[in-house]
Amino acid sequence: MGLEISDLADWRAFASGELGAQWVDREDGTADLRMDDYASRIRLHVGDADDLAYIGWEVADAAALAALAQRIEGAGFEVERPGTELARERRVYDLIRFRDPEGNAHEAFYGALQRTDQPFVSPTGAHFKTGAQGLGHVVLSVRDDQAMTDFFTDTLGFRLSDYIQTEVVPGRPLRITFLRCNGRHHSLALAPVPLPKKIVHIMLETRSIDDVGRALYRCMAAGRHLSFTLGRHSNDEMLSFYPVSPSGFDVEYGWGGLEVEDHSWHVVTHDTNSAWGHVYQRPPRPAKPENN
Ligand SMILES: Cc1ccc(O)c(O)c1CC[C@@H]1C(=O)CC[C@]2(C)C(=O)CC[C@@H]12
Ligand SMILES: [Fe+2]
Repeated sequence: MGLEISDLADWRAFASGELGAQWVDREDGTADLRMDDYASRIRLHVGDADDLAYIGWEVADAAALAALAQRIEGAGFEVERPGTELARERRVYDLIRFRDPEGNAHEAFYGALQRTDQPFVSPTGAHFKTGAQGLGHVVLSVRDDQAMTDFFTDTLGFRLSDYIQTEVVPGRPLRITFLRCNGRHHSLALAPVPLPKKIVHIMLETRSIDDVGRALYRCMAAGRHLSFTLGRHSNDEMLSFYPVSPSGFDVEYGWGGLEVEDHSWHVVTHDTNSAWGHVYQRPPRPAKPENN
């Protein structure tokens, strides 16, 4: 995944110092966040957007990548094949680029570089649940959730896990769509909310509940605002909290998410976000400018 962020130093303190990802400065001025053996899980590009730059979806091999490209083109969407130079920069063997119906940039790749000779070491001792479930999940703010759902299911092959139908703002019913592409309950969720950013949050999952507890107290000690307090989700049973990143969007930091098996899963609709907790915290008012 690529993020365009305005302040590398703030992100280093947050993502590495509080959340426990491993920070790697790169010669081109970008930085990589490592969460496992992969050389790069999240690439931070410096820029003004403070938003999602692209989402990278991993496929099995060259044949799977070619078949995916064909499906996307067959559905009438353009596919870019940027070739070896960008592939090397992304630290993968090959990739394609395309846009979803609302213009969000996606990449699909295979052959990610692993650094088994330089093992992942978290500065806080955290361990992340990645592997066959990928790096976590991302929630996009969408305008037309049916068109977006159709694209991700019919064209890309995602499966619907469930819906959550709630009124976060009283009188404004909201239906969030949760989609999976592996055993993780959702790698992508679509929220029809009129937020200024494409990204609502990204979620990182740890292997130990203590990793979540430690990160929560590191964030609190750093004075980090929490958009939602600690809680447990109704659908994927994730125990998590939501600190606001230096870019203004949230990061969900959780443990204990459900693993879904295709043959036994059926779609349900939940009418609540959480079994408990996840209390919304209004953002603090910006400090009054000093009189001078
Ligand atoms: C409800 C839920 C289930 C599983 C998740 O991984 C997850 O992040 C959420 C929370 C989604 C989140 C919310 O509940 C409050 C209202 C939010 C912020 C939105 O407006 C879009 C995403 C919503
Ligand atoms: Fe989430």
